[in-house]
Amino acid sequence: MTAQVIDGKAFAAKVRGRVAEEVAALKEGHGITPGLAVVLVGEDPASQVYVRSKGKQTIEAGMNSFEHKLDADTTQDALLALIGQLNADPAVHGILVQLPLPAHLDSELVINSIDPAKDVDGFHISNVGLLGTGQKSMVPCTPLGCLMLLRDHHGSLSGLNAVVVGRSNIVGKPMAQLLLGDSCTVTIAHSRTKDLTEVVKRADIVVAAVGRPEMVTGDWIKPGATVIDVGINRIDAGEGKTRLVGDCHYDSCAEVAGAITPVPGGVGPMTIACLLANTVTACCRANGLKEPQGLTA
Ligand SMILES: NC(=O)C1=CN([C@@H]2O[C@H](COP(=O)(O)OP(=O)(O)OC[C@H]3O[C@@H](n4cnc5c(N)ncnc54)[C@H](OP(=O)(O)O)[C@@H]3O)[C@@H](O)[C@H]2O)C=CC1
Ligand SMILES: Nc1nc(=O)c2c([nH]1)NC[C@@H]1CN(c3ccc(C(=O)N[C@@H](CCC(=O)O)C(=O)O)cc3)C=[N+]21
Repeated sequence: MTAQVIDGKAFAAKVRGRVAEEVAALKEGHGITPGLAVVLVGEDPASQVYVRSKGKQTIEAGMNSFEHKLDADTTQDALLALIGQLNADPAVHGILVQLPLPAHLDSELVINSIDPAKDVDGFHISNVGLLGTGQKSMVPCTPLGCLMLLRDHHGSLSGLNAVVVGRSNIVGKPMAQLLLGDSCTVTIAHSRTKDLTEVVKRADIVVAAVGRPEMVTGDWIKPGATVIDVGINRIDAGEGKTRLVGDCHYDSCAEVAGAITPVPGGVGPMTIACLLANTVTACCRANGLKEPQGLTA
C-alpha cells in the first residue's frame, strides 16, 4: 500500500482563506482589526524564521502584526512588563511568546502572566485546565492543526485507537486531550514506554511528537493507519547542506500507512494557520461577537 499524502500546506491555505474572510467581515461590519503580538527573546535563527513567517501570514490575512524582539539578556521583569502592556492593549487580541526562552527566564511564570483570553498558544494553566475539562478554551495550535487534518481525513474519529508519542505540554498532552474529546481511545507514549513499537503497532492513528529524526519506521505502523508527523528536525544532508525531516521515516511509513503527513508541508503550516484562527477567535470573544465556525476545536 502506498499512503495517501495529507497535504497540510494546501489545507492550511484553506484555513487562512477562512481566517481572511472573517477578518474582512470584522473590519467591515464592526470596524475591528484582529491583532497578534509575537514576542521573541534572543536570536535563535530557527525561531527568527518562524517569527518572520508568522508576521507575514498575519498581515496577508488582513490582521495587525506586532513584533517585539528583545535582547537575549532581557530581564524577567522587563519581559513581564511588556506582557503587562500587551495584556492591557485593546488592539492586541493574541499574544505569543516564542519558546524556548533563554534559560535565565522562568517560562511557566512568563506564560502564566499572559491574559488567558489573549493566550493564542493555549499554554496558560487556565486554558490547559479548560481543555482538560472539555470547556471552551484557547487550544494549542499544533495539536489543533493535527485534529483538523484528522477530522478532514476520517470524518469521525470515534472509537479509533490513537497513540501519541511524546508527552510535552505544547504538543503531546494537548493532542491527547483533543483526541479524547473526539472519543478516540488514547495512549500517550514517551521515553519510558515499554515495547514502544508494539504500542504504536496497535494504533489506527499515530501522532509522532518526539524530536528524534526519523525514529518511527514503517515496521512500527499497522497497515492502513494514519500517521501524523509533528517532528521538525534539521539534519545534515552532506555537502554543507541541511534538510528538514520529521520524527517518522517517511518512505518506509508511507509504504504501510493509509495516510501520512509530509515534512515539510504537513503539520508545520497548520500550526501557523491555527495561530491566525485562534487570534480571530480571541478577537470575536473579546468583542462579544459570535465566533467563526470551524476554526476551533
Ligand atoms: N510542526 C510544528 O508546528 C511543531 C513541531 N514541533 C516538533 O515536534 C517535536 C516534538 O516537540 P516537543 O513536544 O516540543 O518536544 P519535547 O522535547 O518537549 O518532548 C519530546 C517528547 O518525546 C519523548 N521522547 C523522546 N525520546 C523518545 C524516545 N526515544 N521514545 C519515546 N519517546 C521519546 C519525550 O519523552 P519524556 O517526556 O519521557 O522525556 C517527550 O515527552 C520536535 O521535533 C519539534 O521540533 C514542535 C512544536 C510545533
Ligand atoms: N510559543 C510558541 N508557539 C509555537 O507554536 C512554537 C514555538 N513557540 N516555538 C517553536 C515551535 C515550532 N513551531 C513551528 C511552526 C511552524 C512550522 C512550519 O511552518 N514549518 C514548515 C517548514 C518551515 C521551514 O522550512 O523551516 C513546514 O513544516 O512545512 C514549524 C514549526 C511553532 N512553535
